[in-house]
Amino acid sequence: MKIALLGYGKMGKIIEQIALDRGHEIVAKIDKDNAADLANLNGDTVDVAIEFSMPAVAYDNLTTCIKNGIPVLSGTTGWLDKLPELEQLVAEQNGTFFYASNYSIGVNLFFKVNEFLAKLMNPQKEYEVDMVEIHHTEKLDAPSGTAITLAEGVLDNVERKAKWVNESSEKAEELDIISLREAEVPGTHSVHYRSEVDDIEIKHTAHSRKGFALGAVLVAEWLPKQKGVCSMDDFLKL
Ligand SMILES: NC(=O)C1=CN([C@@H]2O[C@H](COP(=O)(O)OP(=O)(O)OC[C@H]3O[C@@H](n4cnc5c(N)ncnc54)[C@H](OP(=O)(O)O)[C@@H]3O)[C@@H](O)[C@H]2O)C=CC1
Ligand SMILES: O=C(O)C1=N[C@H](C(=O)O)C[C@H](O)C1
Repeated sequence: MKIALLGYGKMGKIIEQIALDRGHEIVAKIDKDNAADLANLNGDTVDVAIEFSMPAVAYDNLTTCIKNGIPVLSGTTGWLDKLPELEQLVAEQNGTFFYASNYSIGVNLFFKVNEFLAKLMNPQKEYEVDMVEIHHTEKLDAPSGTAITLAEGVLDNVERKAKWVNESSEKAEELDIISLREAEVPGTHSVHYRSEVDDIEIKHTAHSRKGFALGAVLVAEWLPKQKGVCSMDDFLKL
């Protein structure tokens, strides 16, 4: 497959290696210095684009792909306030777009465990719930996209929680997400339920970025035959 990489940083470089190992061709590497070259790519020259860039530029990169007829998947976090506009464009252009806050297979199974546990804990009102996410110090956004997806899984199922906040809150209806930044940590997420008598904790620890990158390449292999807005639930049939 002919793959364009949009963003050639930590993720872009690992994705390149995995894609080459799986027999794909990298036909473009778009980064800050050659960002204008993206406008010259189209669906004839690129089978699929993989976008891991930065919150400030992701939306423009994605709209260019959709307008130029390139199926595109994005892992960039911190730009999702613009997702409804992008979804509208995808519908208007009959395009193909995939988004996941986390491409690791393990995290997507963890999302389901989180929802199941939240359902069980809904009637158990003696338990307080909070979350912690830990990432490397270069991360630009907080809380992480993965933490937001986990928080949505709690909020959809635990009625005593109304919204998440990225701090430690005294308000019973607020779900705390604590963001910690430590050198070299690829991504650790935990959800805690605490009562006077015991604690329950679920935790996912990424040992490297390989799981995110492999998931993105597997989705890229699947995506060109799809239409519309797709997610990991569609890909994994969860
Ligand atoms: N969904 C998932 O599974 C995962 C998501 N992520 C997310 O992916 C994103 C990228 O992560 P990571 O690779 O670690 O970050 P990096 O900062 O290492 O890489 C981002 C790259 O984007 C480049 N860039 C800047 N402007 C543009 C532009 N206009 N077009 C294309 N590229 C540009 C940057 O260049 P320069 O440095 O020169 O500015 C940099 O090389 C983040 O939002 C992160 O949260 C990360 C891991 C997994
Ligand atoms: O910035 C990162 O590194 C990561 N970002 C994603 C997120 O915000 O959830 C996924 C992963 O945790 C690594």
